[in-house]
Amino acid sequence: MFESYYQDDIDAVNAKFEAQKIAFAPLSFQAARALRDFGILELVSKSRRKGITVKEISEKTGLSEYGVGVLMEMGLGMGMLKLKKDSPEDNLLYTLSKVGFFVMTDDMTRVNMDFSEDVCYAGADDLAESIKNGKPEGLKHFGKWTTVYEGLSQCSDQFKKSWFGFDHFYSDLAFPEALPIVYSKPVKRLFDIGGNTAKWAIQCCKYNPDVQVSIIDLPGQTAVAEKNAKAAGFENRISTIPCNVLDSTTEFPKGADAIWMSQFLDCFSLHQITKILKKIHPAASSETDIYVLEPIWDKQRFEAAAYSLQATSLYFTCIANGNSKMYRFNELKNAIEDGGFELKEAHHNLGINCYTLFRFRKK
Ligand SMILES: C[S@@+](CC[C@H](N)C(=O)[O-])C[C@H]1O[C@@H](n2cnc3c(N)ncnc32)[C@H](O)[C@@H]1O
Repeated sequence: MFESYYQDDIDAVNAKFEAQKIAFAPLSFQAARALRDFGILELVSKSRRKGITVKEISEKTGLSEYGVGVLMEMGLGMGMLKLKKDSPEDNLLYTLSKVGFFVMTDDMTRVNMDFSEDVCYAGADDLAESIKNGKPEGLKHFGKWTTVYEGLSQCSDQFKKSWFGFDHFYSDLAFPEALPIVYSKPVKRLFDIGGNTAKWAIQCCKYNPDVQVSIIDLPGQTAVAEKNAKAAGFENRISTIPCNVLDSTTEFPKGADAIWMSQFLDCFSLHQITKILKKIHPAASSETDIYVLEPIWDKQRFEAAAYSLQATSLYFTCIANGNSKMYRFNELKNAIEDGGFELKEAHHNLGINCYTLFRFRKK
């Protein structure tokens, strides 16, 4: 855990400032997005140390001086922009700050911002209701589904672009480091539960010439996975099993050397996780390795990453399903062990987003 989680050593003046950042978060978020998407940050960046005025940006973007002015003043307050030293009081010269630089160029920030806007923003207003009702009340803005996963393949292109951009950005970066761990032992048959678009399955086939992968996911996703597997030339090695893992009738087939669940268990409550693992139990032998790849917030190296995960939990609350989240190491481990498994090893810090790869076997 980060030391700052135990210490409250901020002074009152700064604490009050932090409180205002929270109070105005929806507006500052939209201002930051507008500064990015109107290309204002880029223009400020290009002006380098010389700096640039509101008027010049207004001329270059075709936006009103008023509009550019309010955005840039907020950018200054948010620390995304700075003023050039000795810039004339009547004609302020703005430069790009380090924060502005990250908002403009950093992949994680871009992916998180697009996800916040296109997937979470409308439904965030329904967060409190979602908590009261234990349902993702914000999902109604997109369709009449119980969980986002049921409707994912039918959502708008903008929604899907940001959802998949977010999903893939996080787990994909850990895959290359997970592959040598999973294939350090012979794996002829792997089940990828929650295999989504077949990204991992395709990487497995490329990495290991012998493995056969079965993707277990909801029908909307397995249809996409089949298409992608075919396009990658692996239709003979990647098969799909469309099903809802929560249905009482769903049984997992036997015969896997490894069962893989990447960013899958965070779609369920701890109680459901234990139930899923109890279902997997009869399908696994004493030699079957159960791999779980998850971003764990108390195993992050940087507070910014832990913060992103804590915020992502709220997406699960108001959009995804109303009952899951990004887990702490022990709570997830215990829920899986309660399903009849035992943790054998855990690798931390996989990929730049510090994923944890757990390996379990039957008790
Ligand atoms: C966050 S995505 C993870 C995708 C991929 N494994 C990765 O690492 O990027 C979660 C996946 O779990 C699937 N899923 C969620 N609830 C499910 C359910 N009840 N039954 C089957 N699959 C489900 C979703 O359709 C989705 O493909």
